[in-house]
Amino acid sequence: MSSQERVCYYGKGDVFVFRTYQTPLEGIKTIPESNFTGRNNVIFGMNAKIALEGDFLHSFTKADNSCVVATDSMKNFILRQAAQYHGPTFEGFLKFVCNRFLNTYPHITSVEITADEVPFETVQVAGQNGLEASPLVYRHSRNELITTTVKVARTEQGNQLVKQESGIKNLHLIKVTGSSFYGFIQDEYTTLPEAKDRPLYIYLDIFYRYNDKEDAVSDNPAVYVPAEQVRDIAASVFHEAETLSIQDLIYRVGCRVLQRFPQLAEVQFLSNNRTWETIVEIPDSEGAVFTEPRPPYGFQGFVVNRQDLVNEGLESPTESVEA
Ligand SMILES: O=c1[nH]c(=O)c2[nH]c(=O)[nH]c2[nH]1
Repeated sequence: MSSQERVCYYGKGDVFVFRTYQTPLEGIKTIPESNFTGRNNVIFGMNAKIALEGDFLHSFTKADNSCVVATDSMKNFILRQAAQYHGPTFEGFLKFVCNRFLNTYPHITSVEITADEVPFETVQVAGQNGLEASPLVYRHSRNELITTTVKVARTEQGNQLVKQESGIKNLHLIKVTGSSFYGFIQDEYTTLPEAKDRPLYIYLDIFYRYNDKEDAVSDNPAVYVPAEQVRDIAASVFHEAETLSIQDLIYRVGCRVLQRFPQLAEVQFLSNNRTWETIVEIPDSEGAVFTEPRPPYGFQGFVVNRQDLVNEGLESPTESVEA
């Protein structure tokens, strides 16, 4: 087996990149579920993880470091490229860095980078006409974050984008009333009571893939899908729907995301059930007292694709093929 066929990679994680005054993301299409119109990119912050594949076999088997790009150098390389990239998206930046690696080091065969946004929110400060968003001070957000992965491989036809996905991680949503879970198997193992109304708290990671990977990295706002709009669709659908389970909810969210974005091929969900435990039901009141659930926690994984829209009568088969 040649070194090309053998799994052989190494890289660096927790590469923090903070680029200020990056080109803003503008010209995004608006959707009814979201007031997101763009990113000012005053802080373009991410935690990146890079992995290189290539002819590194002898670095493992013969202690030969002559082909080794030190992982410390990888970190420096990524940081320096952040000054050279002038587009508005994480996706575009990662593709830019991957290409620069392949063009700099001929023995590297592919570069994969995943970047998790380090999110900062605007803060309101006293201005001339009341409160206004400070253009200078930002608050580190502990909420959900954008994530994206790009892999570029060297091929006979040149560098090719071979993997791309974007998404939103750690989205935590609670719906205090209007969710149920009943009708599940009742047997000698069942102790969970059926719930006609439960305070459904979910942790969600949502990933999406384009029909044409190039649309994700092209920095063209007309075809770019902002993770913030996907996040807002999830919240809107949760609000609107009387859901029968988390499975039901994520399927509905996936269908809506694909309806809004014909340029997407599929939406993947990883969900976690954190439904609050009821402690006190308060008589003659809508309110109750809850606490965090105890482990273990249930989870779901599902991919919704365009065929689901056809099956639901939300898209014609021909539209689906064209998309
Ligand atoms: O939405 C849910 N789906 C399940 O599959 C499940 N299982 C469970 O115990 N609670 C829930 N909730």
